[in-house]
Amino acid sequence: MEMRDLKVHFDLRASALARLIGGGGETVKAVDGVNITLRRGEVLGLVGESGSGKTTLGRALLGLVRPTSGQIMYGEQDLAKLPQRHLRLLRRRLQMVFQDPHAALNPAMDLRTAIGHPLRIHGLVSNKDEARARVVDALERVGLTPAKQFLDKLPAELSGGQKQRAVIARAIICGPELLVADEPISMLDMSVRAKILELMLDLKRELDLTYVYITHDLATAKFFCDRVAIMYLGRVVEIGPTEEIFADPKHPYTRALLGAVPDPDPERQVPRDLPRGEIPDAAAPPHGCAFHPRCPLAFEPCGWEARDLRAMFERRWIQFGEDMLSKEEPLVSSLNDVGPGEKVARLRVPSGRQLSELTQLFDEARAETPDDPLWRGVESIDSDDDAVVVRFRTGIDPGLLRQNDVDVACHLHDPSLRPVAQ
Ligand SMILES: Nc1ncnc2c1ncn2[C@@H]1O[C@H](COP(=O)(O)OP(=O)(O)OP(=O)(O)O)[C@@H](O)[C@H]1O
Repeated sequence: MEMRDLKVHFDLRASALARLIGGGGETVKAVDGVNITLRRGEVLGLVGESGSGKTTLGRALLGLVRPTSGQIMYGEQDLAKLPQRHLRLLRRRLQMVFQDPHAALNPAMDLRTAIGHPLRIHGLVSNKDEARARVVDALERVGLTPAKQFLDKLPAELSGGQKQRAVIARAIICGPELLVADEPISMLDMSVRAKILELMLDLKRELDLTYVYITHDLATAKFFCDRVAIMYLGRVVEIGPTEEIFADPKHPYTRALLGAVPDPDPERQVPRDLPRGEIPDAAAPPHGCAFHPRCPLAFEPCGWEARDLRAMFERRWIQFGEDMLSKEEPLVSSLNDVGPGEKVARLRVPSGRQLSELTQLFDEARAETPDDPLWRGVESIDSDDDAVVVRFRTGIDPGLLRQNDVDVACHLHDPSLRPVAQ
C-alpha cells in the first residue's frame, strides 16, 4: 500500500457570529501530505502525541474517512477515489482493531454472533455450521480456548484482555491482509498488554498480515514495530527502521519524545520533558516546520512568524513572574491581533506609553534570553514614529531528507542550509 501526498482536512463549521461577520470556518489539517509505502508483512508504527493525526491516517487507509487529496494505492486501486460500494467489498481485507475493547463489542451480542458478523456481511459463509466452524477457528487462534466455552459468552463475562482477543478474532475472521491497530493495548491491564502484542505477532506470522500500529507509547513501538513513522501535526517528521530511530533519533521532536519515555517504575517516573509549549492548534499550525516554536535547535529557515513573538514574551513572563507580566503585557498587546503566517509584527505604542519603553523592552528581552531560538529568526527590529517593527526571516517548509535508512524532515540535516547536522 502506498500513500502519496495524502491529505485529510476537516472543515470546521464557522460559529454563527463568525458567519454573520463574513468569516468562514477553520480547516484542521489532520493529515497533511503524507508519503509512506507500507511493505507487505511489516509492522509500521505511527507514533506521536495526541492530535498528530495518527488515527485519522489509520482511518483513511481503511476508507473510513475520505482523503481531501492524494492517493492510497492498494495494488492497482486508489482507495482515495474508490466509490463507497467498492470500498465496502475491500474492507474485509482491511481491518481495524480499536483502542477500547469494551466499546467495540455489542454488550447484548454473544461472541458467536459478534465474531461471525463480518462473515455474514461479506457473504463468506453459506450456513450456520460453516459460520460456527470459522468462529471456533478464530477463537482458537486468539487463544480463547476451549472455543466452545466462549461461543455463547457475552462481553460482560470476559476480562479486558479476553475482550480484546475477541475483537482481534472478529478482525481476522475474514482473512484480512492489513490490520490497523489503534492503541490496541492502552486500555488493558499492564499484566496482559505484552500477551496481546505477542498474540498479534504470532497471528502476523501465521496469517501473513501487515500491521499499522498506532500509539503514543514508544516503549511498545520499540518492541513491536519494524519501522516507525513519527508524526507531528499531520506530517511525518521522521521515518525509518525502529532500531535506527531509537539508537540515533534525528529529528529534534523524535529526540524529545524519546527523552520523555516514562520509567516503568512508577516511583521513578521521568517527567515528560518535551520542549516548552503545547502542541499548537492544528487549525492554525505554525509556518515552516510546525515544530519550530517548541524546538530548542530551531534556526533561521525554520518558519518564524509574528505569532512566535507573543510566545516568547509568554515564556519570559512565566520565567520572570507576575510583576513583569503586568508591566509588559499592555505594551505588547497589539501582538494579540497577529494572525498565522504574518512575517512582520508591528507593535504600536499604546496611548500614554512611550516608544522608548517598547524599544527598551526588546533590548532587555534579547539581553536576558539571548539563547532563545526566536532571535535566530528575527531579521530586523526597527522603530518608526509610533511602533516597533519586527521582521522575520523567510521560512522554508522542510521536506523529507534521506539520512542512511531514515528519512527526516528537518533543516538541521540539510547541508545547503546548515553544513553540519547537530
Ligand atoms: N472528524 C473530525 N472533525 C474535525 N476534526 C477532527 C476530526 N477527527 C480528527 N480531527 C482533528 O484532527 C487532528 C488529528 O486527530 P487524530 O485523532 O487523527 O490524532 P491522533 O494523533 O490520533 O490523536 P489521539 O492519540 O488523541 O487519538 C486533531 O486536531 C483532531 O481534533
